[in-house]
Amino acid sequence: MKLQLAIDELTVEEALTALETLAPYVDIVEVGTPLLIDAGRDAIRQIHKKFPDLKILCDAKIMDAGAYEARLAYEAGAEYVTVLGVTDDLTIKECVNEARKYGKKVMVDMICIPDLAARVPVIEALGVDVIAVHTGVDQQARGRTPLDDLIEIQKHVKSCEVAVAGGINSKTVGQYIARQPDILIVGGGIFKAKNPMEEAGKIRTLMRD
Ligand SMILES: O=C(CO)[C@H](O)[C@H](O)COP(=O)(O)O
Repeated sequence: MKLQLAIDELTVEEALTALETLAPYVDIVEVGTPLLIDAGRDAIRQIHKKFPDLKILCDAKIMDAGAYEARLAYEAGAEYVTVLGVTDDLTIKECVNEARKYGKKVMVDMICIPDLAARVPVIEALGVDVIAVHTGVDQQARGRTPLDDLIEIQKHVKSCEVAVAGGINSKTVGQYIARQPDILIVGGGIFKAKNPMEEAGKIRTLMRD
C-alpha cells in the first residue's frame, strides 16, 4: 500500500519546506488542484527538482483535451495525472495513450459518479492505471466519507490499482487500511494536524501493522 500526500492549500514554498520533513513518510506527492491553480506546473517542476526520488501526481482533474493536458503534466515531471471518470471515454483514452507514450500513469477520479458498478468496467477497459474513489471537501463538510464507495468499487475493479481519498486522518485510516487499497490519499488529515510529521508517522505505522 502506498501513501499519497495531497498538497492542496499550501504555496509552493510552503510545500517545499513541508516536504523536507514529510517526504520520508510518503510514496507519492500530489500537487493538488488548488496548488496547481495557484502555482501552475512550476509546482511540479520545483518539487521534482528538489525531491527527484518522489513520484508526483498532478491532480489536474482533466475533463477535456486529454492528450494535451496529460502531456503538460508529464513533461513537467509528473508520474501520474488525474482525469475525471465522469468525462467522456475518448478523453480518458487520450490520457492513457499519452501516458503510454511517456511511460507514465493515469489515475481516474470517480468523484460524483452515481453508479460505480456500471462505470468501473468501462473505465478499466480503457487501460487506466488507477481508479480512485474520492469524497470531495464540500461533501466531507456534510459528513460523507469515501468508505462505502471504496467497498463498492472493490467489488468491481478487476486489475487496476484502487485509491481512496476524502478526509482520511490517523483516527479513521484504520478502516481504510483494513480494505487494503493500493493507494491511500491523505491531505488535510496531515496538514491540518497540530504536528503534521507526527500524523504522517502515525499513518505510516498503521499501514505497516
Ligand atoms: O483531491 C483533492 C481535493 O480536490 C484532495 O487532494 C483529496 O481529497 C485529498 O485531500 P483530503 O485528505 O484533505 O480530503
